[in-house]
Amino acid sequence: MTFSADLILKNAIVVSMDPQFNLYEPGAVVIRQQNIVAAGRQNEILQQYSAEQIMDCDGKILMPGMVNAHTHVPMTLLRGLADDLRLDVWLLGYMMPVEREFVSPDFVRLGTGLACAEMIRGGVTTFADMYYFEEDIAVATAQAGLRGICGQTVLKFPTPDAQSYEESLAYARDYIQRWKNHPLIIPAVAPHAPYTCTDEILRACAQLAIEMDVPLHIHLSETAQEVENMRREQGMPVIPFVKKLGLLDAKVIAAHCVHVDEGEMRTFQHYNTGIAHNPSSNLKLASGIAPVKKMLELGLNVGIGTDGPASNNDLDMFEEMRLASFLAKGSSGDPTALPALETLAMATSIGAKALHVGHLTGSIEAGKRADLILLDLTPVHNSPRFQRDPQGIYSQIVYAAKAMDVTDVMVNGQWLMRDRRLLTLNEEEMLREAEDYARRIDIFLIQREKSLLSKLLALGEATEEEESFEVQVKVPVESIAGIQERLLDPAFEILRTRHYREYDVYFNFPPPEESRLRYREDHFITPSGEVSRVRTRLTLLGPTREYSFPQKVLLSRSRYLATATQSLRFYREYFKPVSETEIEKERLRYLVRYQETEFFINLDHLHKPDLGNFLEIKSRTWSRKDAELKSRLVVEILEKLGASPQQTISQDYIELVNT
Ligand SMILES: CSC[C@H]1O[C@@H](n2cnc3c(O)ncnc32)[C@H](O)[C@@H]1O
Ligand SMILES: [Zn+2]
Repeated sequence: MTFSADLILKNAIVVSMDPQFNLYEPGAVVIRQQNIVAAGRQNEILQQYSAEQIMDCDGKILMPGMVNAHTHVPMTLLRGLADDLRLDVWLLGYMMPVEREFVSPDFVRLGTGLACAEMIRGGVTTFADMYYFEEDIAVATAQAGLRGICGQTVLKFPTPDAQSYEESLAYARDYIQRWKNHPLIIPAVAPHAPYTCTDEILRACAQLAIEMDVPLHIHLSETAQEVENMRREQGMPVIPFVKKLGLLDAKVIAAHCVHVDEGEMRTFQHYNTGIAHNPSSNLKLASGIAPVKKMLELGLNVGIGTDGPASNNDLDMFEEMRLASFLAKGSSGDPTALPALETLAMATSIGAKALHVGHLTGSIEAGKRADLILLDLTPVHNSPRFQRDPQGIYSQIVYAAKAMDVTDVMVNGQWLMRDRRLLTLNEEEMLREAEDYARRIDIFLIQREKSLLSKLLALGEATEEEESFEVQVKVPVESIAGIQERLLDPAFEILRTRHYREYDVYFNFPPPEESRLRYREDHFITPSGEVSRVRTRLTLLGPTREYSFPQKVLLSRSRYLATATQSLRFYREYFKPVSETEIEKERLRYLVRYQETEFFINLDHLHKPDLGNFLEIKSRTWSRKDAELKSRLVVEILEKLGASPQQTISQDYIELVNT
């Protein structure tokens, strides 16, 4: 007696990736509706099963579709936009500003369609995504027919799809409820990373994921800087921190995990955390090399991901497998590390477990969904084929085969590609629309790069337009102590005194850019000489001189001011100045009242470069009349403090240094 089925695929080299790593040659696979019913030797299968359709696979490899364990599919539309940058500059300087401007439901649907086309062509049948408007990504993925773990992003700042984290969490909840039982889509929640979320967000996302029993997808320990910052701010590395918040109680998919130690790996083991290793992205962004060999030795489920196509720059899992294996060998000095079979398991069965969908996909086994691909071994780069070692087939797939060898793809029992022809997507139309986006994004970035101000504003930091006018004068002086004594004159009422050590780095730009950027670190010094607080600020200094009164009393203007939330290195890489000038000084700053008018009196000692002592008098002004009055008072103050108005200089410190 034979059992009936819908389809039998025969005359294939069946690479099952089941727990026994069964290989059948010639082999056959039986499919009924969306499921695999059986896999085995062809003669046995044909004796036991009959089907409406029997398809000859012409001796191709029949294997499970690959699992892309971490990506951001709509970023196909940002591929090649900004490369050769460090992660923070790439992300905060380019990706996020462009995303704020362009990402919409239309953008993500198109980007997802393109990504699905690329992934189907490359033999991917399941992917784990994290982006904005994830419900639209789910729609486009389901239309393309791929299996997706689609994670709605949550961040602590406004995103293209939500004004606040509460809004994106509410969106995530509704979206998860609507898609919970879909045959292809597993909805998920995706707090972007600990450094872009608050503790409250991470806790709330974990609770949501646990309550709805869906995966939680997150970037963890991607760069050394992330771990270093976490140690400094929380006194522990990233993994203990997220564990403390209860995050690991959810079904976590942890992307990257480059900088984790053995203790942290054991924590992952305890919580059955899935890991997504992204070799290309980690190398390209110079994030480091994840300790994959050790993780696998500990039995962790480590899948392979491409990361987004803007940080890779493709969705090619063949490339990713080969690189993962070579990287593990090269970095451990052990050529036996991560052999082909284990690497292929990472890209299929282990990858599926890492995404918490191991019961559905990742291998050719009865009861699993029919997510399968056919690989053509005839192209020249795959030949010859040795038969001596049956295991050689894994080397063939991991080290020699390419995405272009994939000829046919089936997901959930439905063909998505036959003989390299896509059945669910119209590539030409999508490519035309993608070009249109590229032109608009080009224009946006060209416009932004035109001025320092627009580049500063694009960072989206709390930037204040502080167009402040000041009357100011500067004069070299012999002794600071002498001036301090004269400040005791009852004509001056001292309202406040401060002591700072100021470390300035000026970014210089070539003409026609007239502006300068100053990165200032203010160290507040207590009377006992200790640093009590450090403040960092970024100031865009416009053309400074508006007018010069007698005695070189200047009316000057400074423009935009932002709290410098990133490092000096970040701003250097983002703004790319042609040169830099460093100035360090000790500053005693007095706020005084003289003739019913307030002035700042700075007593500066410049020690880098060694320019000596200066007296600087400044006062904010708002009208020409007020400025004239103050310019006269400034000259009086100079005289009272024993400085010579004839010796005033009109240059700023930066000009003194640069001339
Ligand atoms: C959370 S949705 C996507 C969000 O993350 C950005 N992104 C893409 N790749 C990475 C990565 O490797 N590390 C950190 N963030 C990444 C992407 O631009 C989106 O804004
Ligand atoms: Zn990512």
